[in-house]
Amino acid sequence: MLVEIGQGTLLLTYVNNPTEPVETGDLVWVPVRKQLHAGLVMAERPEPPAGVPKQQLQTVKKLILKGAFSRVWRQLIGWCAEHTHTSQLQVLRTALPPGLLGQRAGNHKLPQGRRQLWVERQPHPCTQQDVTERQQHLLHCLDRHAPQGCWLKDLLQDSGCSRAPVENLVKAGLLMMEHRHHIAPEQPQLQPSGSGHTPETPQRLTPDQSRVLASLTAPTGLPTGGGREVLLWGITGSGKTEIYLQAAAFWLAQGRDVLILCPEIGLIPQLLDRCHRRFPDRVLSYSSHLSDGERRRTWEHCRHGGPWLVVGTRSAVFLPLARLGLVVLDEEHDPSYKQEAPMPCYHARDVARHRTQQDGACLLLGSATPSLESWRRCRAGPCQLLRLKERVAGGQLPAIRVVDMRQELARGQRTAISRPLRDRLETVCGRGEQAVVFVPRRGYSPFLNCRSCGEAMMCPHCALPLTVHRHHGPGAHHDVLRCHWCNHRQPLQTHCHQCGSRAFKPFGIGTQRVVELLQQQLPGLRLLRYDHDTTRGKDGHRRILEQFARHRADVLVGTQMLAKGMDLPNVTMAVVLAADGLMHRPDLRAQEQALQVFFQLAGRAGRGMKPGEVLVQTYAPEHVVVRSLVEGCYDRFLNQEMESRRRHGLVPYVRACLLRLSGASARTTANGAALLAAHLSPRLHHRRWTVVGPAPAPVARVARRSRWQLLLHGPEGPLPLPPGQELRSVLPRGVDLTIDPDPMHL
Ligand SMILES: Nc1ncnc2c1ncn2[C@@H]1O[C@H](COP(=O)(O)OP(=O)(O)OP(=O)(O)O)[C@@H](O)[C@H]1O
Ligand SMILES: [Zn+2]
Repeated sequence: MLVEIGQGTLLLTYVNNPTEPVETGDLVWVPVRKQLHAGLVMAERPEPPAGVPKQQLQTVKKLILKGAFSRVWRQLIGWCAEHTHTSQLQVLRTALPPGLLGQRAGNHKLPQGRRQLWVERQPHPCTQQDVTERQQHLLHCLDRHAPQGCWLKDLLQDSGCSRAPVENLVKAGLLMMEHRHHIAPEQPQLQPSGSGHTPETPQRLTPDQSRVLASLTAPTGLPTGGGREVLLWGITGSGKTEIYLQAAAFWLAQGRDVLILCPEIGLIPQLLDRCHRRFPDRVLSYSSHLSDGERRRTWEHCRHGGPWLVVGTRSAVFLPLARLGLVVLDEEHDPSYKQEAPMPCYHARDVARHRTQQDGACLLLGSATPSLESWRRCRAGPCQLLRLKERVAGGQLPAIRVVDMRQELARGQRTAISRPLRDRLETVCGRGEQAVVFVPRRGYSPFLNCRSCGEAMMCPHCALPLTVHRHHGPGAHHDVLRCHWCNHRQPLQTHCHQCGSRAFKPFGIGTQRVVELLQQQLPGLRLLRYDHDTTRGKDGHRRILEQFARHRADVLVGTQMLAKGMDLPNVTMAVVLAADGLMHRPDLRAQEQALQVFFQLAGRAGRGMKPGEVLVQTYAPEHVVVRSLVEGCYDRFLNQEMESRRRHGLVPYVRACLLRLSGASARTTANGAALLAAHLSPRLHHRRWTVVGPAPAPVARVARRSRWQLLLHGPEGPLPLPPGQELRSVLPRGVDLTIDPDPMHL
C-alpha cells in the first residue's frame, strides 16, 4: 500500500478487508498511527513480508474508489521508474495530482458516480480457443477504439453486438468485465475565468496543411497495439496549431482522448482559449497554474467519460486517460520537457512515446526547429517526417539584419541599444506597428561589481553573483539584490565587503535595464515587460499578452518566454538584444538551443499581412549560429551538428548519465563523489562506459549545499547502473544523489 504521510511517501503492508476485499489499483482508507490516510493498493501478496508477524499488521479500513488506477497506467509508472532509475514511489509522487493520497479524510471528495460494467482484454489470456466471427468483430472493435478497455454499453453500441458474445468471450478468458464507477461528464471543466467563448469553426486548410493532416489520419496498417511517431517540422507561422486542432477533432470523433503538451505555462492560456472555442465541453487543462483541487478534478475527469482534449505542461503526460488516441508535443525541442530535479529525471517525450506505443496511439512532435534527437529518429526510420515549408498566408519569413556591435563600439557607441536598433524601432512604432525585444536575463543587471577591487557581490548561500533588481517608488527608485537560485534577498550594500570602497557598478543588462534604456533613448515609446517577475499569479501571462495584443504598448521586452507561440499580426519586428551570451554558454547543446530560440523569436515578426524584420545585435557576426539564422538554414546547421557529434562520439550517438551529489558539507560531498566514482569505475569500464570526474558542479554551491557531479558516457543501450539503493549505500550520511539519465545540460 502506498501511503503519503507528511512530506514523505511510504510503502506499507496491511491485511485485506474481510468484508469488502480490495485489489491492486484501488484507493482505500488505511489506519496510520490512529489516523485514517488514503492509500493506493500497489500489489497483493499471499503472505506478510519476511519477519513481520501477521498479527502486527493492521487491516484496510474502507474502499474509497474501486479501480482508481488501471493496469496499463501502473505499467507506465513501472516503466518510468525503471527508465529513470527511480523508485515507483517517486514516480507516483510526480504523476499523481497533489493531495490525491494523504491524510485528508474530511475534504477528500472524489466524485462517486454510478456503477457500470467495464470491459477490457484479459492481459494474460489462458486459452487459445477459436472465436466466432461475431466475437472476432467485437475484439476488433475493442482493439481499434479502446485498447485499454471501455464501458460495456459503448462497446455494444460501437460493435452493434448484443451482450451474449461479450459474456462468452469473458467465459473463454479473453475478456474481463467488472463493475466500476462511471462519472458522467456533467461539468467538464472550468472555462478560464471571465472568458465567454464564441464557438469557432475549423479553418479551411491550405493544400500543404491538408496533405499533412491526411497523412496523419490515414490508416497506418500497423498491427494493433503498436504506436506511431510523427515529426511535424513546420516553419514558424505555417499553421501547425490548426493541424493539432483538426487532428484532435479526428481522434475525438473516434472516441479517443487527445493530449496536447506545451513546454511552458505561458503558452497554455492562448491554446486553451482556442481549444474551448473549438471543442466546447471536451476540454480540460492540467498545469501548476491550477489549484490542487482543480488538478485533482482534471485527473478524475480523465478517468471517466470523455473523450477529452487535455492541454497541459510536462507532468500532464502521466494523466490516466483511458483511450489515448493522440499526444501532441508542441515545440518538441524545448528543454523544459525534461525534468532535472527532483527525481524522476524524465523527458516528457520519452514517456509520451512509451504511452503511445502502449496504447496504439499517435505521437505528434511539432516544431519549427526540431531537436537533434528527433531529427535523428526520422533519418533512422522509426519516426515519420512531415514538413510545412511555407507560411499560411504565403507570407515571407522576415529578413534578418545583423548589427556588428564591435563596429558600434569603434564608433563610440557604448550603450546596449545600437543606433540602427533605435532608428528601426522609431520607424516601426511610428507606423503604428509593434516590436518584441528579447533579453536573456531578467532583473536590472546580472551582477554588481566593486569598481575599486573588481569583486562581484555574491549570494551568501550560493556560488553565484547576486542580480540587481530595481524597485520604482513615487519619484525615486531603490535597488535590491536577489539570488535567482535560492531566492535570497538583501538590500544594496553601501560599501564593498572586500575593500571598503563605496563605488559599485551594475554590470550587464537585464529586462528592467533595457526598458529603462529604451525609455531614455526613445521617450515616446510605450513599453511592457514580460518575464518571470511580471507574470506572477494565475493570469499573469494572459494579462500582459492581452495588453500587448490590444496595442497598449509598442514594444514588449522579455526573456525567452517571449519567443514562443505568440501570434500577433501587428508585430513586425523582433530583436535579439545580445546574442552572444546564449551562443557561448559552456554546454554541448548551447549552439543548438541558441539557434532554436533565435528562430522562434524571429518567427514572431511579420505573421500577418505586413512583412516582418529581425535585428540581431552581436559581437560575433560570423559565428555559425548567427550565419545559420541569417541564411535561414536550420536544416544545414542540424546536419552539420549531427555529423560533428557523430564524428566526436557525442550524444545522441552515445548515451550519457549525470550523477549529481549535494550535501551541506563541502568536504563530505567531495568525498562522497570520490567514493561513488571508485565504486562504479570497474563495473562501468567493463561495459565500455567511462566516468568523467568527480568534479564540482558548474554551480558548485546552491542554498548552502555543495554540489559535485560524475558524468558517465557509454554506448547506446541500457545504463549499466546498479540500483539507486546500492549507489546511495556507498555515500556518507548527509550526501544526496540525483540520477539524471540523458541529461539536457552537459
Ligand atoms: N488554413 C488556414 N487558413 C487561414 N489562417 C490560418 C490557417 N491555418 C492557420 N492559420 C492562421 O495562421 C497563423 C499562424 O498559425 P499557427 O499559429 O498555427 O502557426 P504555427 O506553425 O503554430 O507557428 P509557430 O510555430 O510560430 O507557433 C494563425 O493566426 C492561424 O490562425
Ligand atoms: Zn543564492
